[in-house]
Amino acid sequence: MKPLIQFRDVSVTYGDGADATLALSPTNLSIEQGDFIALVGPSGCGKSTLLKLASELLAPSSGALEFCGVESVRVGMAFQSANLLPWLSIRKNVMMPLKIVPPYKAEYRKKRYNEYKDRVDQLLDQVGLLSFAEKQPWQLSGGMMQRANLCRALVHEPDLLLLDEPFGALDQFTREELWGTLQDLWLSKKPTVMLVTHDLREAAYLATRICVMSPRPGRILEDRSVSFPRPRSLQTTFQPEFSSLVQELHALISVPKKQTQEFAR
Ligand SMILES: Nc1ncnc2c1ncn2[C@@H]1O[C@H](COP(=O)(O)OP(=O)(O)OP(=O)(O)O)[C@@H](O)[C@H]1O
Repeated sequence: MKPLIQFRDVSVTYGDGADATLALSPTNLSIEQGDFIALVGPSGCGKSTLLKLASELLAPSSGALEFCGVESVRVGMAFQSANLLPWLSIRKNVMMPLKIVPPYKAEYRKKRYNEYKDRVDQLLDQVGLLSFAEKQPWQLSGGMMQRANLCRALVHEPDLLLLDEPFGALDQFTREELWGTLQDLWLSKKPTVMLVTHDLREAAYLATRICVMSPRPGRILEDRSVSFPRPRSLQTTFQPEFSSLVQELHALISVPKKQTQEFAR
């Protein structure tokens, strides 16, 4: 696998002068195509900042990001709030990126009733929402809206899927159900994923690699491969190896600030 993105000594400082906040210490990270990277760490350590850098919505204050092997990286995003457009049906919400993202948008008028509709319906079917395609967002539960949100993030076949706490507002049962949905989508489409989460079980269930960050100014303390066989299931989470991994991650994140700074040097 070749790297899709390389962060080379990338740092981020927000604001300037007396208001300057060093959010991210110089960071090196190489993300391979098809990786599923979970970013975990204490609140305010710079996880979302790393996502913003990868989306190119934010430029580094120093260092550089290299996007390798593709001319331009197509990005899909999903956040904690599904933000579906309330006046559009679920099908039309999911179709939205095909209307605005090149090269799809050039053929939107021609293909929206056939090829694009079929593509959307196939995704909706995969996440169990096909019979809700004509419903409005307010007619769906929170978990169903997040399923639609994942479909919308993937419909234009992004190279890179950026997920910032997508299940953070859901109850535990729905969240665990959606881990399975997201894993199925990832296994079938194999986008490169960067997931920010506070839930260490979620990270261990979904990721191929877990990057543990130090408190602000964030840096990557540990870059851990996760090799539990796929497809993972809730049974996987009951295995002793899974619990040990979660405990180790927890211990790394809970280390007192002074000690993590020593550790990161
Ligand atoms: N636009 C901004 N202006 C000033 N400071 C910012 C800005 N965005 C983020 N920060 C600061 O940078 C640091 C890192 O923020 P970031 O949102 O990346 O952290 P995070 O790890 O995603 O946090 P959380 O887990 O709480 O969502 C925080 O201390 C935050 O206050």
